[in-house]
Amino acid sequence: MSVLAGVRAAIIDLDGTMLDTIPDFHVAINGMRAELDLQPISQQQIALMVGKGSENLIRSVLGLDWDADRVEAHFAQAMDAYQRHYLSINGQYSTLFPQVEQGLAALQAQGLRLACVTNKPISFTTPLLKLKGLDRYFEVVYGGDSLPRKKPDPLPLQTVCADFGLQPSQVVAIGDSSNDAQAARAAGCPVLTVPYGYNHGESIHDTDSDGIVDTLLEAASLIRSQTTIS
Ligand SMILES: O=C(O)COP(=O)(O)O
Ligand SMILES: [Mg+2]
Repeated sequence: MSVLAGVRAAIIDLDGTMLDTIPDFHVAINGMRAELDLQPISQQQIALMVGKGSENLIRSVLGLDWDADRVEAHFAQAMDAYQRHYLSINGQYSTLFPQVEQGLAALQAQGLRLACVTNKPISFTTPLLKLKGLDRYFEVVYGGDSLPRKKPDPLPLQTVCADFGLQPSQVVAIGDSSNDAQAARAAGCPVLTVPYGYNHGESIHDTDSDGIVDTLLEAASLIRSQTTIS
């Protein structure tokens, strides 16, 4: 029997799965770097560092130029500047990946309950989902700082399962990175991955998942073809 057979809900990742947010990160990070007298960096460099939340991102970005002690000495100032820049442009440069809305609508029409779990701070996430018209699909949204631990820890996924009153085997996680897959494996949730996002420079084929789907709409079709519950 397919691991998707009993699925009743889906947990969808945000950056790299629903939205191409690298252009937003690019503007915010280079705004922060300019304040610290650092040269701009490229979108390609940033895409390798996104996925493990803001603290990790800022440490990685500063670590391109500075040793660990200097990074820590400037961390608070850099984080403050980064958040200020990000919130001032949040969503203005980011775009939906193909068939995201169609995929969410199809999942919902199939009777699945939907949650968004991202490592992005919740203060960035809530206005971004609203701006892009995606907030209406989600009953539950957790950011990277909503709970004591973020992905790849299983806690956010386990929390959604508890919120929905479902077993982990009934809740599929869909994401673009090994963080999503590791969190899902640790929680006992089935997991599907998309190949177009940001996987720390690694091929998605090297990530342990229950399937790779080209779009969220394809995820919806796959789940529909495998579920035994109507
Ligand atoms: O902001 C990040 O670090 C990545 O966020 P994600 O979990 O939505 O991919
Ligand atoms: Mg992601």
